[in-house]
Amino acid sequence: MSDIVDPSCGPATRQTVLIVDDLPVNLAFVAGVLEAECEVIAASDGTSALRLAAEALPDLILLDVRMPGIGGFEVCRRLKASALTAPIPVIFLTSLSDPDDEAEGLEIGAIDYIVKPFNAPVLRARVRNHLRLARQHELLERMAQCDGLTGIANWRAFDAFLERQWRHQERLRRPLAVLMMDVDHFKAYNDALGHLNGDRCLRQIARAVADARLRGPGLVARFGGEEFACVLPDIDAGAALHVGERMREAVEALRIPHPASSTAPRVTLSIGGATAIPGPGLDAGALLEMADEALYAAKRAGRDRVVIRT
Ligand SMILES: Nc1nc2c(ncn2[C@@H]2O[C@H](COP(=O)(O)OP(=O)(O)OP(=O)(O)O)[C@@H](O)[C@H]2O)c(=O)[nH]1
Repeated sequence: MSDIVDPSCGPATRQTVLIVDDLPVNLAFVAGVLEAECEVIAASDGTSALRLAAEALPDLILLDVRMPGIGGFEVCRRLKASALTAPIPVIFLTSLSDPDDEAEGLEIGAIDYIVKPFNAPVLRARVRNHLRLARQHELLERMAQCDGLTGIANWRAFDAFLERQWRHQERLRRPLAVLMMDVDHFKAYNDALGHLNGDRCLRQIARAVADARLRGPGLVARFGGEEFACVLPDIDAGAALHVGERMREAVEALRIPHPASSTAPRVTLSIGGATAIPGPGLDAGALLEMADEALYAAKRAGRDRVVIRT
């Protein structure tokens, strides 16, 4: 994910439905029923359905049950067992009308079960409803990752990203850095200029710090209050100091007057960082604690500076 989370649905892009059926005539008929509603992609067996689902990440899958090779129930189980494809809603579209089959299909994770022969307008309406739900679900997911004040990632997104990156770097035996940032004398800023100006200041800082991260993998998030945090994979202590300095300078360059600060006439940022190669005896929480200690060292040393621990 990027640092700036777009909590809107964006322009209403056409959603994609993957239809899976071993009979070309069925694929063509279902595609004809749905083409006014969505983009349609098709697979004629279980193996290509699994591949296409992982590649295209469709918004919905319409899945036949009886197919040569991997059957529809097994395809559904494998889709739900993969973190990548598990969120994609699956509807079985099948000639198996036995309630036991229907119950099994729903129990293994399908969101709906439609028995063939189906009525075209009913199928179209059901697919439309499920696509609307999928869009709402996606919007909620995005909002849950977004900090409401600044529009950058929130602590929840940060935690998930840090855990993922920790495991990834552990496998590669490569370093990971965390930077913790805290606006200096922000209580005094609020007291002197008011909470609304404080909010505006936090928004400006969030943008500046997120932009200063530049390209490559990593994430800047609002950690809470006037604290921000950043995860940077493949970064050693020297490079972490460099990125931290760039972020500190980006806030300095905003030249936001801070009449109540004893550090500088402008708003400044203290940054504490830590780097480690993930391995036994160390977890992501310990790295965060090290960065937090470095932040307090930066505060004690006079603020408006970067301190890195290894
Ligand atoms: N405007 C605004 N203020 C906030 C927000 N979240 C936290 N704060 C304020 O941030 C201030 C943080 O103050 P302290 O933790 O005492 O730290 P500080 O004054 O920045 O001092 P040092 O960190 O020691 O430099 C508090 O006054 C909070 O009310 C917010 O969303 N908006």
